[in-house]
Amino acid sequence: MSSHGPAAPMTAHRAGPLTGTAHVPGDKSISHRSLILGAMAVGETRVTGLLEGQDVLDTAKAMRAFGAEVARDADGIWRVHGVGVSGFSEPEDVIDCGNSGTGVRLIMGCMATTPISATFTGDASLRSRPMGRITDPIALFGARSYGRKGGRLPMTIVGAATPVPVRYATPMPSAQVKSAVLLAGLNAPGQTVVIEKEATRDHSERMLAGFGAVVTTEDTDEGRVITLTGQPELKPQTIVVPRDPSSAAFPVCAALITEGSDVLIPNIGLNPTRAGLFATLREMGADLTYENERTEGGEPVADLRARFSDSMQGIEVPPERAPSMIDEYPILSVVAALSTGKTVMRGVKELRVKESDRIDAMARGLEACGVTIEEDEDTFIVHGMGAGGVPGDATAAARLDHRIAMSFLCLGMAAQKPVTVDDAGPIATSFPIFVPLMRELGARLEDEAAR
Ligand SMILES: O=C(O)C1=C[C@@H](OP(=O)(O)O)[C@@H](O)[C@H](O)C1
Ligand SMILES: C=C(OP(=O)(O)O)C(=O)O
Repeated sequence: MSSHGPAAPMTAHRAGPLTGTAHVPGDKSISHRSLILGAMAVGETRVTGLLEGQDVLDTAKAMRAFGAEVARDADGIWRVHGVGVSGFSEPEDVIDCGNSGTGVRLIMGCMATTPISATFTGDASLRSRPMGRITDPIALFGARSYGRKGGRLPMTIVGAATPVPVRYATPMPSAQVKSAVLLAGLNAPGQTVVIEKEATRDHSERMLAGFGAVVTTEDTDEGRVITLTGQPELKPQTIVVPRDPSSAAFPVCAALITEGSDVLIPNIGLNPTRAGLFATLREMGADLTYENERTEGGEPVADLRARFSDSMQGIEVPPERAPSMIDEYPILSVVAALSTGKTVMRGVKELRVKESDRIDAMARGLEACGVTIEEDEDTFIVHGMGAGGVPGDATAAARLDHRIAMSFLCLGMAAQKPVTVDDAGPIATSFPIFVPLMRELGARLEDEAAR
């Protein structure tokens, strides 16, 4: 899907307490990987709890285009009949990854070492995002790429007919780049090695091991060194996808900033490479507890309980924590605006190449709502106005970015006057039930088009 139809403006009004239980959908990162590795295994993988958001549905469609069978049962279980690590067939048409950076980058990786070509595109947001970070490492395997200026989509990848294994140090902290290299390494003979200076989310490594690949991780002076032995036969798996901490972040933060709230968010994946926001919120003084901590399917899981916290303090977020909360800075900046003192976020320039330039999108929207901010290329500082202290009364541009849209709707729940987002449509990419779920908790979200 290259566009999602007409803009759907939505307004959030100051809400009464948010209360109850919020069952958020499955993890987006794990959902993409379940479909992709399922397609590269031999036999049938079953996936329960898959995120049925547009990003993941676009990956399902892409896997079908490469020859895997992907189907959803009436009971919501997804079945993927895989074709093996070298079994992809050439797609007959352009692969449209919609809004999804993860989808397009991982899929480019997994087809880069097979002797086929594929052309990729996406929506206006995805077509503006850099793909050189993938085409550089896959060129080392022998793949060629032909894209628009600046390494943008649409882009054709010609896979390597006789791939060689690669040793690659990622130039930026990116699980997408790491994963693309590992997926390409699956069909190269010998050992492919990825070195990352800062640890990023490790779902690919965990899941590759689960599918039977030989993959090792070692922490060294160079950083984290991940070694994969190529050309395994991946064994199909039964996967239960944990619920997404990046989606849980929205009801958690909405409850923390909205007076009187008390919300339970069960079964949230708390892989340490993902849980940086929750650690940060607790350091700010949030009343956020982990209940019923356990391990499920190799991933740590807990129920989160978030209660209104009227004395949160701004902090300096440790820059080395950024990879473990990279998608959570927009909603953190909303919490920061309703805390006292400054929240300083450094080492965050990757935010500039997400679905939108997230520093600019949050900065302009927060300013319109009466909040003072400071920014440079790699830094974002929010001056808190205290609980209940943000005027609101503004419209923020969502810029085809689900996390920007959800962040400003959460701000509207706690601001003095309503906050409108010009388009809530992009929310469907990662959290299609966000609006009904938040309304069920007590949020006042008004669909402007319906008025
Ligand atoms: O690997 C993944 O599933 C993801 C990695 C992150 O991107 P980068 O690798 O670009 O940091 C993150 O922002 C994205 O939402 C999901
Ligand atoms: C950055 C994100 O996703 P992607 O890169 O997959 O588009 C996100 O979900 O916040």
